[in-house]
Amino acid sequence: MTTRWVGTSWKMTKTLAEARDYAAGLAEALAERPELTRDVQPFVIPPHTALTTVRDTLAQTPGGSAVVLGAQNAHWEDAGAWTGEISVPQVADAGARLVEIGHSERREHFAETVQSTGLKVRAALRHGLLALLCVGEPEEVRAAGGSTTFILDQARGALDGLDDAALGEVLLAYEPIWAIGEHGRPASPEELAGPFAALQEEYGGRVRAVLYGGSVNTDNAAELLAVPGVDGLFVGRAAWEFQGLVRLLQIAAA
Ligand SMILES: O=C(CO)COP(=O)(O)O
Repeated sequence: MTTRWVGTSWKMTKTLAEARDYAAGLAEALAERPELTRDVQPFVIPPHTALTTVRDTLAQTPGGSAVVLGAQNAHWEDAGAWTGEISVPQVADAGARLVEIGHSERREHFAETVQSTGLKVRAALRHGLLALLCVGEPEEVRAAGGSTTFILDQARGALDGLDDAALGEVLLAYEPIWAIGEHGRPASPEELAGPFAALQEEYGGRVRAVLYGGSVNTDNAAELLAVPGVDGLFVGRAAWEFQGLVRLLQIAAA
């Protein structure tokens, strides 16, 4: 069985105390149940403020070394006059081994483009971090039958020009915008078939994994993981308590 990746971005949630409790609880659960991570790679992507807290808690708690720690964003330059931004060397210094790039919330509200996502992927790889590139189409594009073209344009725009060694350090997440968050509805297995076939045709065996994200929960995780080409799950709300992530790891490990 190839390794499934199952993880969560906390988005803009959690105090340091909450981050510490989550990381400790998760690590303890994984120490007690090593079978959960035999074929599954858990990852947690806290806000930047909590990176070092999560790093230290995972390092100090048995089981914590099984978790890949990520950052939700990083700038493409290594340092300089970019007020409010944080660079890849900085998030790496704080413990991140992965950088999430191009989530639809960042594309919509913070003007991420294929250009900036491409620069950020290269910055992550330049510093030896994994790049988790998110792609996904809005509802009107899906309704018009354009999902596959739209997401391939996003992926190619950021990844074209990378050789196979570089692509091996990239994970892709297909997160249709209409499926994400409180007002989203999870994609059905039928709706995922085309996009995952297209992403796997172009990037299968070259990128580390291709994940699905958007309203994943313990009720739908198994059927989503069963869609051909889905190598893992990228989860928001359903994994914002560590027990939720543990339950999803259990489903992926089954
Ligand atoms: O955006 C997501 C993960 O990046 C998914 O969020 P939800 O699981 O809360 O829909």
